[in-house]
Amino acid sequence: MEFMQALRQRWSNADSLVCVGLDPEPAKFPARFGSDPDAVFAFCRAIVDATAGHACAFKPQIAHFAALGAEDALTRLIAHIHAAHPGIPVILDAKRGDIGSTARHYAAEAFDRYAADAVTANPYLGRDSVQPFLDRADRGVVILCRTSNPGAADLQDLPVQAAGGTQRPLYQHVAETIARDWNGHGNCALVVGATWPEQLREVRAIVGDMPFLVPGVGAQGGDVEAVVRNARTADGTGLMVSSSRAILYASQGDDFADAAAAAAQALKEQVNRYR
Ligand SMILES: O=C(O)c1cc(=O)[nH]c(=O)n1[C@@H]1O[C@H](COP(=O)(O)O)[C@@H](O)[C@H]1O
Repeated sequence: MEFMQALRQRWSNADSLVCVGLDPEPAKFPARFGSDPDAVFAFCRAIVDATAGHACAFKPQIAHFAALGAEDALTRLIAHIHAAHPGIPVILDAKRGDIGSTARHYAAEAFDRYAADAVTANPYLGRDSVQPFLDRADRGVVILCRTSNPGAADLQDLPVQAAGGTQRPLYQHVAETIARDWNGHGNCALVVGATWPEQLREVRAIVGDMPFLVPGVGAQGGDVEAVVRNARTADGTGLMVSSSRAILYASQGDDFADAAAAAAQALKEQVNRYR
């Protein structure tokens, strides 16, 4: 099933706008995983199975696997999600983007090697650097627009000249360019951080109903109510509100999976109160 179709079905069927981020950090795993040589996979699988009922998507972060030499665990984890929880799309968070000939390999990595339904991409190198992802009409391309981190303003807020001669911040130009020129297959989404509610409102006004991936609630302190009120679409969807650490490490005891499920459910219910 196409990424956008799967996401919309999931919003509706699971009544959830919550994306569960999978950012394994073995030092934070419960003690019981200490001697398990396959701890990364076993931990993440337990989280996936516990939280699936509350998730509109899963988002494994590639560096958290690659830094551990755990690419095989990532492959098996995504295969497990597809087999055990069909219909829940997987967004590979890799923030890719490079000259076209290299970007083609990044697209093959995300979509063919890892079988991800969508990938995060960096627009900084321009359209040709994202084209190999855009060309895969059945997959999602989730493009950085206004990121959640404190330094987001350093470059993303720099004023640029708009068509009519007016000035506006670069992230707004990125949003409009993607909505107008890059989204021919309707497979684009934007990353806008939960830590910037005003910018969420501004980007929503520019791009209509395009889905947003919104990281930054939970560990980064984003305000869920402000996110949902400012960035939901008219039908009360349009968001993948993503949380990693606050769900994954809700407990470091033997109840970690139950605690993760409770954290995902609580976020789902909090989001649903305002949409
Ligand atoms: O693309 C992302 O997912 C992303 C974009 C962004 O602007 N901010 C951001 O935090 N992320 C990712 O979202 C996750 C946030 O993790 P938590 O702060 O633990 O919920 C990490 O995997 C980040 O790499």
